[in-house]
Amino acid sequence: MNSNSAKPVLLIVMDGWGMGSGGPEDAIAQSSTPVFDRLWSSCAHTTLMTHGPFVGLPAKKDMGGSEVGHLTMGAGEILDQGPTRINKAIADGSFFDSEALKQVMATGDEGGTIHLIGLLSDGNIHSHLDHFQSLINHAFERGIKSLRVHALFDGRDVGIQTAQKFVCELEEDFTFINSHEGFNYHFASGGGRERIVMDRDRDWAKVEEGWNLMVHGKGRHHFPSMMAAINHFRSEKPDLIDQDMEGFVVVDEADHPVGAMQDGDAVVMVNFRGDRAIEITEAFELVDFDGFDRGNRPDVLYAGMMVYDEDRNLPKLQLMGPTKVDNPFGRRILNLGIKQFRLTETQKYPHVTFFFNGGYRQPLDPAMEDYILIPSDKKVSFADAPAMKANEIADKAVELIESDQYGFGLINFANADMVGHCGMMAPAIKAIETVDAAVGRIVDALEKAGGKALITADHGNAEEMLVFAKDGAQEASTKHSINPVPCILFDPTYDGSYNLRQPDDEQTIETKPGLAHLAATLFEMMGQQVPDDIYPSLIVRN
Ligand SMILES: O=C(O)[C@H](O)COP(=O)(O)O
Ligand SMILES: [Mn+2]
Ligand SMILES: [Mn+2]
Repeated sequence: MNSNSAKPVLLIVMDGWGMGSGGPEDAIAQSSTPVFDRLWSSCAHTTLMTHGPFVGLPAKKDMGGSEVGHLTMGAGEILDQGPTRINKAIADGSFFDSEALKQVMATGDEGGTIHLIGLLSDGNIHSHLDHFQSLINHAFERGIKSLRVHALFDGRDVGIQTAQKFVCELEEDFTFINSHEGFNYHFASGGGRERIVMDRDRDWAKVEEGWNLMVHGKGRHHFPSMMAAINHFRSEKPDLIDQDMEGFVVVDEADHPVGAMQDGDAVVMVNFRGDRAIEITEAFELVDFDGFDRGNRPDVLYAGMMVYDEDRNLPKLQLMGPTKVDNPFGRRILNLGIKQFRLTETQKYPHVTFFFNGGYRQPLDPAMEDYILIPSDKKVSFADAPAMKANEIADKAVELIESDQYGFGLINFANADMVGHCGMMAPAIKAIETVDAAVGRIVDALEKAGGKALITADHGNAEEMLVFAKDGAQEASTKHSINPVPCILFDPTYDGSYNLRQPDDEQTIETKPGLAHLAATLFEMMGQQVPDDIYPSLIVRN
C-alpha cells in the first residue's frame, strides 16, 4: 500500500469521558456538546466496557485506567494486567521466589531495614494494599526484624478521605508483628500523591520533597504518628482531599525520624504502574541524575514491583516481569507499510506510546511513526487550566491530516480525565466543552481528507463527579467510573449499510463490546484484513 495516498483512520480517545446517568453528578450531561450530539445521532455508535475483567483486571468492579485501557486497545485482546498477574503469583507463591525479592530480603537478613514506598490504597490503579500486606507478612515470616512504610495518600483512585482506613489496617499488622521479640515495623513518612513523589511531568520539586522525607527524614512537618498527621491536616482544612495532603515525617519522642534510610537498607516501590513511579526510580537509580540535589545518598538496594521504563530497563530489580503484547496494533500496521502518528500532551504521552504499544516507547521505525508530544501546563491544578492542551492538539491533528501522509493516528485528549480528577464541576464542564470543540475541528478536517475515526474513551470519569452515600449524603468524586464509554464510528460516507455491535446480556466478557475490539475495527476501517489472532471487529454489515 502506498502510504502517501492513505486516507487517515484515527482513534480519538477522549480520556475519562463515560456514559453517565444524566443526573446532577454528570458533568458531561451538563456540558454543551454539539459535536458529540451530532455525531452520536448521525453515525454508527455503540458503548464499550472498560473496567474489571473486560480489561484484564482481577475484580468485577475494578475501575479501568489509562494504562490498562490503552494496553488493551493496542493489544486487540484482553490480557492479564499487572495487578492480575501479581495476585495470581502471590496466590500460587511464585511471587516470593523471584530473584529480586530474594535480594531484597537478604539485605534484611544482614540487618538492613526494608523500606516499602508507594500509594497506600486499594484503588488498584497504581497499587494495592494487599501487595503491601503480602510483602510485610513475607518479611515477618522470613524473620526480617526492621521494616518501614513510607505512605503516599490516595484520594484519587478511592474515596477522597480514606487514608485513615488503610493506615489503620497496616497499624494492626504492625501491632501484631511488633508483639514478637525484636521486631520493629513502623510507618516512617507520608503525604498526598499530588504533593510528593508521584509526579509524571518532570515537576522535580514534588519528587525532591518526597525524597527528603523518605530518604533523609527531613521535612517541615513532624508527627508522632500517621493518625496525628491526618488529624492535624484535616482539622486545618476539613474538606482536604487525601491526594493534596502535605508531606510529613514520623518522629520519635526525641524528634528523630523513625525511618531515615541508611547504607545497607533495601527499598521496594510497591506501585505496579509505571508512569508515576519512574521519576522517584530515577532518583534512586541513576548515577548521573540531575533532577535535584539528592544530598548524601545512602547505599540502598532498590527494587520496583514491575518494570517502569522498558527502554531504560528501570528499575534494574523488578519483582514481577512486564505485561508484554507480542504483536501490538502499531507494530502490525507498520508491517503493512502504513504510516502512523501518535499525538497527545505530556500527561498522556506514555499511554499513546508505551502502553498502546504493549511495551515499547520509541518508534520502531522513525520514518514511519511520528510520536508528537505537546508539553502539558506545569505547576497548575488542571481545575485552573481545564482547556489543557486540547486546542494545540487539534491544531496539530488538522495539520497532520492535511499533510496526506498518514494511514493511522492515535490522539488522546486528557481533559475530561485530568480535570475530572480534581473533583470540581465547573472546570470539568469547561474541559468537556473544550474537547468537544477540538474533536469537531478534527472531524471536519477528516471529512475533507476522506478519512474516518473511532471516537471513544479509555474509561469514564467526568460523567461521575459526585458519589452518593446510602443516606443521601454526597461527596466529590475524583476517581474513574466503571460506566461504559461511547464509541462512535465517524465516516462521512456512511450510508447506513453497517452498524456497530451493541451490548446485550447474552454476551461474554470476550464478546461484549469493549476496548479489546477496537483494533480489529480499525483494521476493517482501513480496508485491511483483520488478523485472526485478535478479537473481532465491532462492525456489523446489514
Ligand atoms: O494517575 C492518575 O492520575 C490516576 O490514578 C489514574 O488516571 P489515569 O489512569 O487516567 O492516568
Ligand atoms: Mn485515562
Ligand atoms: Mn485518570
